[in-house]
Amino acid sequence: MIQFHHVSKRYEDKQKSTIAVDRVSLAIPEGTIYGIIGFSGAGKSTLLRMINGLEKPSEGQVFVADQEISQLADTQLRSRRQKMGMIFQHFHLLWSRTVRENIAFPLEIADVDPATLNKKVDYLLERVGLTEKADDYPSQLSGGQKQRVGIARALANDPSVLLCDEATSALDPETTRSILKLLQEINQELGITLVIVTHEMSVVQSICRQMSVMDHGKVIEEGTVEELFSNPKHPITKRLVTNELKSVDHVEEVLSIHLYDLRNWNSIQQLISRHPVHLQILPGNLNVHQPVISFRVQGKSEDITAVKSILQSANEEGLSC
Ligand SMILES: Nc1ncnc2c1ncn2[C@@H]1O[C@H](COP(=O)(O)OP(=O)(O)OP(=O)(O)O)[C@@H](O)[C@H]1O
Repeated sequence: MIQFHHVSKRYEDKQKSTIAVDRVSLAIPEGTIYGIIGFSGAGKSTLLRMINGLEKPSEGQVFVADQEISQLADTQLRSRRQKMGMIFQHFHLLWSRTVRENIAFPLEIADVDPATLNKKVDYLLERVGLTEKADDYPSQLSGGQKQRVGIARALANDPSVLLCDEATSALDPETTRSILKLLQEINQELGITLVIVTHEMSVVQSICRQMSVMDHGKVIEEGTVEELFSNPKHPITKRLVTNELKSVDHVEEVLSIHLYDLRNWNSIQQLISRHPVHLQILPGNLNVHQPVISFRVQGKSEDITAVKSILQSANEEGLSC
């Protein structure tokens, strides 16, 4: 379990003081895949970096498995950090070392004997699908392959937690899917807790179980991914969900419905709201003699089909013409 108790982080310099994280209390269960989302500058990375002590809170406490990270002395923190892997948007690989040497690096730091080290690196190369690339340099790899090296390196010391800071933001959608699949397998096979910071709702939607939304340093909404996607309450969450519905995975259609009795619109809308679609009523179509509502629906094609059938049965049941 990772816990934040009333955690704040303030950056001070001579000119100004910035509150990056503002009184956050949060519990991330062990073994889960947890998403932290929000717009740029919301405080996501700062919150993540407090889990492995790369940042210290100005106030409050951060616990990982009942150990107060924010109170550890430097040497204790270094050894604790070995059990918390981290991957980054721009990979942070060592460019003068081969793939094999990059993966071996944390094991060298941990003073692992050469035989165990080689065995471990071979296993990790195979696990992330890079055995063939072992002697290549990072500059010879694609973005997805570089992130696979990052993941293998992060797993070298058998971490219990893997922190992912915008790990797929520099990748195309296809490569993103393959990296997310790998992360999901790692979570299932090794039971590692994954904390994923991203501004891409599609990432959270595809692999996270629980999530929180941050804005101006605060956690403004939290819950299961299903809850927050189907019934976002905070305006920022709604905006994030709406933007996501415009993403490549979703389609858009303009539908119309004729309503003799406009009061029925509320019951139809209630039925539609059970589906995660974004619905925008288009102006200018309401006519007193033949009322027509036209609206733009964005969502997955199966949800749009469901909306169409709701409209169709509304017609058949005489709710509309
Ligand atoms: N080392 C620092 N010194 C001063 N201010 C900082 C520092 N790191 C972050 N900040 C500020 O803290 C706030 C939160 O930054 P943070 O990087 O945590 O946000 P974020 O949600 O991860 O944003 P992004 O998605 O753009 O990375 C921002 O206003 C940022 O400018």
